[in-house]
Amino acid sequence: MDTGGLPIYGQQQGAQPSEQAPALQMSGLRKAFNTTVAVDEVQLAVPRGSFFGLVGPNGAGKTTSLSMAVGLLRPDAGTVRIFGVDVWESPERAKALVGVLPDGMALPERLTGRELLTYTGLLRGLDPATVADRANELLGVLELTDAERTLVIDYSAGMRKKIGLATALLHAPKLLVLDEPFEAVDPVSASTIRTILQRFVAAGGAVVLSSHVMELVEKLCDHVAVITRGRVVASGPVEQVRGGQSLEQAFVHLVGGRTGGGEGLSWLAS
Ligand SMILES: Nc1ncnc2c1ncn2[C@@H]1O[C@H](COP(=O)(O)OP(=O)(O)OP(=O)(O)O)[C@@H](O)[C@H]1O
Repeated sequence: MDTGGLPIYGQQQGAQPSEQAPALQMSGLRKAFNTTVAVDEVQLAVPRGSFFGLVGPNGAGKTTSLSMAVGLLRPDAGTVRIFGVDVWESPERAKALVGVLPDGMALPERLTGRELLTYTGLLRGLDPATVADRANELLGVLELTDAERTLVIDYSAGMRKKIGLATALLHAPKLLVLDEPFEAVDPVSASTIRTILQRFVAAGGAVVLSSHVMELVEKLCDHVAVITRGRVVASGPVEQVRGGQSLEQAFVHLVGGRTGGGEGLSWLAS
């Protein structure tokens, strides 16, 4: 078809989900804040149906990478595709495929938990009956039913994580991108969240989560990437990245860390 050289919107490459493309593909991603290069040529492919852990020291670039991956932060260079759909060329299509739990997410705080789910569902284009049914189920499973009429501003940190996760799940995405989903969450709720995520992956979804808890990543994830100083230094199946050691040992080795703390601070408790 001759389009007279004009692009056909919605038909361009990267606008349609592809059958073969990875769940998430970051290529040559780069982001600098003034002179700080936060993310430096990150290449990462998250296979379909995988449970993928992203680990790295504080300030390594995890949040910046994940924010660019889901369309919350514009990269200086590079591309991101979700099931083959370019996040920055076709944001609506890409965002329909992904559920996001950002780190320290700014939630509309003057809404109750129930209202937050209702508005999120309607904004996602779901019909009101479906939103109500799913909200009931999510509030129940995440043990937030008693707090459904409480304003989000009055939620604890763990409750905010849980209502954030509920908003990420509401539209039944194919990919979940979760920045530190277990932070501040009590052990019972953490176990519930783990079960939800495992069921999601068993049903064919893909999960990417960042965490500082190596045991959790080792237990839960089948793939892992280690990022340090804005660069991916290892990526692949957990067994391969561990290389016969614990993930924590491999991590310390890969990021060139030293497990200090035993020296200095002589004034402390003296
Ligand atoms: N908005 C910003 N403005 C300036 N610098 C930023 C901004 N966001 C991140 N940075 C810097 O970019 C680098 C990467 O930060 P990022 O938050 O991505 O790391 P992280 O791996 O998620 O860290 P943590 O594990 O501590 O949460 C850090 O040096 C940080 O100071």
